[in-house]
Amino acid sequence: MGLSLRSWIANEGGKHCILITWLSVSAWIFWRTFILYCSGAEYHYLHKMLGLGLCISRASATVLNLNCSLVLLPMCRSILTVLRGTRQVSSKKARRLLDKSKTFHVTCGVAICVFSVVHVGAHLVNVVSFSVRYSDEFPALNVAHYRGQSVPGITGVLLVLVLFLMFTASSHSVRVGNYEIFWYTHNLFILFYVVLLMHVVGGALKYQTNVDAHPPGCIPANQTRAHSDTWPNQEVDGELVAESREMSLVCKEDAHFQPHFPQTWLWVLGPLCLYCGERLYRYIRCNASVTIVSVVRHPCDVIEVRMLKNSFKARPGQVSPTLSSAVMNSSSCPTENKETFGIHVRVVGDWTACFSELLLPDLEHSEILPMTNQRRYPKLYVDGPFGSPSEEVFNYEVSVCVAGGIGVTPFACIMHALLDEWRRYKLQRLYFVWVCRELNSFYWFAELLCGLHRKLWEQNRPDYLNIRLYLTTAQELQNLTDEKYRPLHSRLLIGRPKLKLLFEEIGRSNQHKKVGVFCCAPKGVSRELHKLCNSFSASGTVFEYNKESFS
Ligand SMILES: NC(=O)C1=CN([C@@H]2O[C@H](COP(=O)(O)OP(=O)(O)OC[C@H]3O[C@@H](n4cnc5c(N)ncnc54)[C@H](OP(=O)(O)O)[C@@H]3O)[C@@H](O)[C@H]2O)C=CC1
Ligand code: HEM
Repeated sequence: MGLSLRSWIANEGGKHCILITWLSVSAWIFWRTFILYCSGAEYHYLHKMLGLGLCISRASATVLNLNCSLVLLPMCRSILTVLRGTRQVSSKKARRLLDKSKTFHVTCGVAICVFSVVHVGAHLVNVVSFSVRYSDEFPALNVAHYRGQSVPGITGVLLVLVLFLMFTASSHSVRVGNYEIFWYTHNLFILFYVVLLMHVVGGALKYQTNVDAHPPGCIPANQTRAHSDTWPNQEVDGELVAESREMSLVCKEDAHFQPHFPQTWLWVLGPLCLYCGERLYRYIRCNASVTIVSVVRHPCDVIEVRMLKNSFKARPGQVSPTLSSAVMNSSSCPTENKETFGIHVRVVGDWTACFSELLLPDLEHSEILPMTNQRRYPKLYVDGPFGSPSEEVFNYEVSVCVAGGIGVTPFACIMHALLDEWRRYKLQRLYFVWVCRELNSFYWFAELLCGLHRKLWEQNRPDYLNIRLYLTTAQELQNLTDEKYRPLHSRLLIGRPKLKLLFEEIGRSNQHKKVGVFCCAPKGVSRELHKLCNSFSASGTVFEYNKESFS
């Protein structure tokens, strides 16, 4: 299948428009600042002293200002969640763009790191220039106290250190392997901003305040014309000296220099206050611990925790970063009929192992106790809920949900909502593909799937839900033993799904329609799905790709 322009625009258009705008703005402010410092009259003497190092350090600093303010905005999750749910963001396109907020954050973060390297490199050259080109003529311009002195910037060194820690701990392998390290190191961002705001009040680089009374390169009043032939910077500034002589430019006063008002404050303060306000709101909102109603151990090291929290409301599909740092997807949301909500946690690392140990210390299987007779569970705090791509499943006539292993949880939440009431949504047909390594994994939600299947058959909509379960490690056909799971028997297939064939089939039965594709699965699956969504479809169907990301 080749690339289809229509599909590509539907999937990548908005994202690339934002990227191009961001790149253009960054390039423009870099270039504008570069030119200003290279040829601006007020920087003439400073430029003579520092050369290209001045232009590059200042231009990169402006790009850093822009990105240090932008990087926080996509992380104002509560504000984005509110925006997502309001009429202001009424188009699906805009909501899908909001789902790319994490990608935009990472792009700005990487830009901060790259431009920091450029900035630091240029300033290292400046430190040497300040030292070896110590100006006896304009002492106010110097940072060094004497020729040969190198002055290191403490705040600059600290910033580099914090950024290095944040950058290394943000790598994909750390995020996947040890989320806690990423999370706690990432919270150094507040130290980063404090030091950044201190960094810019240093005022090492000064501009000339009196270019009218002292045009750059003018001849000092106390020097004769003959004397001015030996102008110390004649070679560097030959043109200017010749010109000033021609125009008989004589300095009316000595050059005065002054540090800039730190512009970083203007760039950063708004987003920083907004983000801190949002964190404070989130802190207050999640401050009341939840009541754990039940903890159930499922096959394949999965535990289900059902909870209750006053006035906790979530739209199906939303995510809740739960308990200190772990981000999880609710597997069921509170509804009108049921106030509790649940999460399914797969025990894969030290954090989840510890979590499971605290909740189910010595019990083999499950524990569901009456509220009045509850065990003493550890206190659990839930942050969120926050917007997520899965919310859009209901807003297409046809949606395809592809889950891998525990990635099924956001879709389980969707199924719960459909089980509650499926008629209220635009959705008319849901393809549900679930790929697992072990047969037992299907038991996590087998009851839910059968319940929804039964309800739809009873209400005369057997075509509404199309379930396909794939078991990848088995060689021969196996099945869920329990008779109550009979509807799933014929829907269980062996091996990995043939996604291309599936797309062709869906395309044939939904010609010229827009189909929403939702993925919460390992990278290999999501990559293949993304490619298929951008591919040409003979049936004229456009597949819009949406991805749930947890790292
Ligand atoms: N919702 C949530 O709360 C959370 C969701 N997740 C998400 O869930 C995903 C799945 O996690 P996990 O349970 O560990 O998944 P698994 O590693 O157990 O993989 C699930 C299935 O996907 C199959 N698979 C892997 N690659 C491909 C491929 N290229 N094509 C077809 N099938 C493939 C595997 O088949 P095979 O046996 O052949 O490899 C396996 O059967 C994670 O990647 C993450 O994105 C993670 C944490 C929390
Ligand atoms: C080096 C590149 C960076 C990468 C790869 C990166 C990655 C991430 C990711 C993946 C998240 C989301 C965490 C989650 O949802 O679980 C995040 C959150 C965040 N990052 Fe970054 N980041 C980077 C740089 C930065 C920088 C430079 C700053 C600020 C100085 C910053 C500040 C934040 C903040 C404030 C959050 C939000 C935490 C929250 O409220 O949940 N990041 N980052």
